[in-house]
Amino acid sequence: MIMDRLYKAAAESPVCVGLDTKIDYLPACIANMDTNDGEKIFEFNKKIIDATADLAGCYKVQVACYEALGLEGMSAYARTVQYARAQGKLVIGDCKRGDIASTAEQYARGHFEGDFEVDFLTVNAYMGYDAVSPYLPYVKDHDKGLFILTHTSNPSAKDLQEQKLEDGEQVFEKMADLVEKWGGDLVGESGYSAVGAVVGLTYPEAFADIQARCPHTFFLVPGYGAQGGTGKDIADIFKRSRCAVINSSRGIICAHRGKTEGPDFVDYIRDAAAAMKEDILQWL
Ligand SMILES: O=c1ccn([C@@H]2O[C@H](COP(=O)(O)O)[C@@H](O)[C@H]2O)c(=O)[nH]1
Repeated sequence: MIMDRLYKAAAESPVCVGLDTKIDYLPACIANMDTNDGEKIFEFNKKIIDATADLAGCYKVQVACYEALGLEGMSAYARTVQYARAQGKLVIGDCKRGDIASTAEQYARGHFEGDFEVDFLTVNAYMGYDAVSPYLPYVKDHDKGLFILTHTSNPSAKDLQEQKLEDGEQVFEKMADLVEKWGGDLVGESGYSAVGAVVGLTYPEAFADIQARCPHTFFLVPGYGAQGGTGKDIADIFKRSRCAVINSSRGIICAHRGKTEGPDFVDYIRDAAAAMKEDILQWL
């Protein structure tokens, strides 16, 4: 089962390397290559994957960065997810899709089959169950997994997600309960279900609350590094259970900026991934 695989990978390294690659991030040795932007982005990502494969529990590829470059960008997205998976790594497509069922069916097909096939997809389920149900046949029959936005890491997350409902519960708490319920019959040997939750590291109290409500839910946790989350914040989560992969994108893939424009850029990126792993594991 896919979440069992991620659980095992996360036990080796909870670091999820975020490939949010933008043209500005490319060192001159790649930016000056005589080819199109999509090729350059893929070249950068490939070198990062090669340099970090033994340090990363998984990769998260942020589709927005590729969509922004049109067809060349989406070709780089496809090649990146295919390359990482061919190296035996688990890949999360961070697409945050959310729509009515007939449309969600097409998103599911687009991201769990064909050129853009990933192992996990992030889904925005604030439209309710029918925005999630079209993915479940892939989860049940094709060993795919989901990460559902539950409490996001951004400052404005509280505008809606922390609003109190009539019964006194907060909106994100309802979502957490739904995620745990939707994964109820999809729990693997690890004790975690194939329906995971995205919860930001930047809201420690909400995290503790969600963790208590969701004993079978595995977490994708953004917010480390560039957004201010620290190893100590992760330690608090892991003291309760080793139930998460922790994403860092800019904190890793921009580590070379201002230091080198040459092929040694990967050394800085590898060092940043290694430092993050050490920062997390030192508390265990
Ligand atoms: O609540 C959320 C959900 C997703 N993200 C995504 O994670 C990365 C974070 O990048 P950093 O550079 O490490 O800040 C990015 O792809 C976001 O879209 C999130 O930050 N918060």
